[in-house]
Amino acid sequence: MNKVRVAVNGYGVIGKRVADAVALQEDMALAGVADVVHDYRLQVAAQRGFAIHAATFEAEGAMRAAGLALAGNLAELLAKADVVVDCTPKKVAAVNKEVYAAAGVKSIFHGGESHALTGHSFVAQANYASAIGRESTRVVSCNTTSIVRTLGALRTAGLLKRARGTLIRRASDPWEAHAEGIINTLVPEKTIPSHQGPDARTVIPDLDVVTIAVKAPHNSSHLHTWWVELTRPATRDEVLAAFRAAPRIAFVRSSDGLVALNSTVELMSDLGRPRGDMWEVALWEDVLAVDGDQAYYTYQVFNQAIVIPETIDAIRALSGIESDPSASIARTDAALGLRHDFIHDRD
Ligand SMILES: NC(=O)c1ccc[n+]([C@@H]2O[C@H](COP(=O)([O-])OP(=O)(O)OC[C@H]3O[C@@H](n4cnc5c(N)ncnc54)[C@H](O)[C@@H]3O)[C@@H](O)[C@H]2O)c1
Repeated sequence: MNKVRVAVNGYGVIGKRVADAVALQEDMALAGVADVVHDYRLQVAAQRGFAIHAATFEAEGAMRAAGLALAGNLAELLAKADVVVDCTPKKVAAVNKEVYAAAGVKSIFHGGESHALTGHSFVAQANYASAIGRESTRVVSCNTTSIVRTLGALRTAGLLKRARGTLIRRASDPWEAHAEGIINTLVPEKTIPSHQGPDARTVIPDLDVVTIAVKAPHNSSHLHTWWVELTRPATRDEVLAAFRAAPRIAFVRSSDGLVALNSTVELMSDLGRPRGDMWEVALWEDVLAVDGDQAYYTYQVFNQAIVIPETIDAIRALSGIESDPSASIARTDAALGLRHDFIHDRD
């Protein structure tokens, strides 16, 4: 079987996880990674045997001077790849699009970029088919991915009329906590709706959704609370069944001691997850309430990892090696080890 050759440009929070996930797929080969720095993250990547490339001419000298054994520059990496996953910071990625196109390499961007950059935004369970064979797509942000997964589940079950959600967002990623973040305050976003609701409509255009977001002084993950009007009166079991039938949503329970964001983070470590990652949306089963045609629920988004399975599926879709969305999702989830339930195994 010909493996899809994948390049990762930008080896940060998302890039390092994409590289690891690609290396786990039997139908993919990691061609290498590129960045502009030579800090501990790149040095560990080199120790692990990843082929490191300088993403810019300016960075190359400093990377070599720091003793990083470079396999080449970005052009040389692209020459060895069929698909590049751009994991550079917001605004940097957009500039790269022409470079990738000129090299004849298909490209995947992330949620820091706008829908307009690619004209296609991706969440596997919602629109895998429309990405097949495209030149580029954008895997939407962590929050938007969770919204599409959960509201998409209710919509597939014919239960979704309209949804209103509040997002309590982490202030920084853990590795940057010394450099940015807020302390002892909450910062409401300046506009309602916040961008995540409208962004979900780049994937499912007819969603009736409004989001309000608040930045909070913690760095472990995001918490969402939702109030959903259903298309008809339903039972709690029907709503739970809709979530259970969808991929990449896992139930957690307060009765198991999973009572806060840090509990679930600890659980991921106890389960031996790489980097303590949670790729699933963790939805509190025993918090979910249904009253006639109104449903209320809370879930956790582990922002550093939730978009990784989607990125792997996006690689399959763009390269065209798998035309069946469910087959790609199943393959990705088996390779990474996703669950529908972390404690009470119903998989
Ligand atoms: N951090 C999250 O939780 C998260 C979640 C979902 C999506 N995203 C999105 O993923 C993308 C990447 O975010 P991140 O959090 O991984 O960023 P990050 O800052 O952790 O990593 C970015 C990496 O890119 C490198 N870089 C900077 N300029 C570069 C260049 N010109 N060429 C190559 N590499 C360069 C940096 O040195 C760094 O290692 C963004 O679009 C972001 O919005 C982030």
